[in-house]
Amino acid sequence: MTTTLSVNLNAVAMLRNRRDLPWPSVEALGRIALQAGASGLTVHPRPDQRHIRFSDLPVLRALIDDEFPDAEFNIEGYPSEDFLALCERIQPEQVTLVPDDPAQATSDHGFDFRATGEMLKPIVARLKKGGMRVSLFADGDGDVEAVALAKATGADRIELYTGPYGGCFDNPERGIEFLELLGRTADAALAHGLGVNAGHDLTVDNLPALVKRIPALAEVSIGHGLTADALEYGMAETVRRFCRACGQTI
Ligand SMILES: CC(=O)[C@@H](O)[C@H](O)COP(=O)(O)O
Ligand SMILES: NCC(=O)COP(=O)(O)O
Repeated sequence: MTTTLSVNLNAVAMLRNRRDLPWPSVEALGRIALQAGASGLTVHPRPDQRHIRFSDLPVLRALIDDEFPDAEFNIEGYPSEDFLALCERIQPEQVTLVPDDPAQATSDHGFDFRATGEMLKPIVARLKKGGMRVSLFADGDGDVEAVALAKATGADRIELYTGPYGGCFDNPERGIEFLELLGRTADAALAHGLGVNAGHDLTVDNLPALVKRIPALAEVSIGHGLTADALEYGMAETVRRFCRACGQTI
């Protein structure tokens, strides 16, 4: 199975928002990423619009529809009524629900499915009825009972929160421990028929071991580390490097 790369444009938007000017352009950088081999674009609009703005979404939807009809749009966020209505308007191929508080600096945990599984069921059903694939942000902590509860929501996939693994860039032994927990979580999800995505703090250096441990990994969404590399190598070369780190021959 090929692990696909969805480029998260949040960090590009954050740079743009430093000034009241339209650059760097999320549309232009998204286009370069898709031309270079990315399979999709991800955005995580937060209620305060501190990076991706709601007005960016129709622009990126049109970019994919008009120029890259095989690519996928993935919108991430907390399932508030506003967020659900936004997804219904924009019609991304995939919605990734995350349990983020609006005040949170960035995503730092998956859903507690014991507490929120019942709340998620009608939300997942609503999005799927609207034609969108639904993925749920999940801790990769090896909790196989939690994975069963994620499956019971009706979701199509989980997205493993890889932050703790990504944070081990200077402690490879600890990284191997987190990798095994991610792997066990993925094994349980796959056994339940859930697809598995992953994201947060992934890099060209930590991706190959993740893909090796989880060969059925469907998609990674990457923003922070990818944007950092794009400043150094350019967006097109960076996307090619990340695709190769996913195991793609590109
Ligand atoms: C769910 C997830 O891990 C990503 O959305 C990540 O949190 C990027 O969001 P920020 O760019 O706001 O940090
Ligand atoms: N879903 C994770 C994502 O989109 C990007 O996270 P990061 O690479 O910005 O940490």
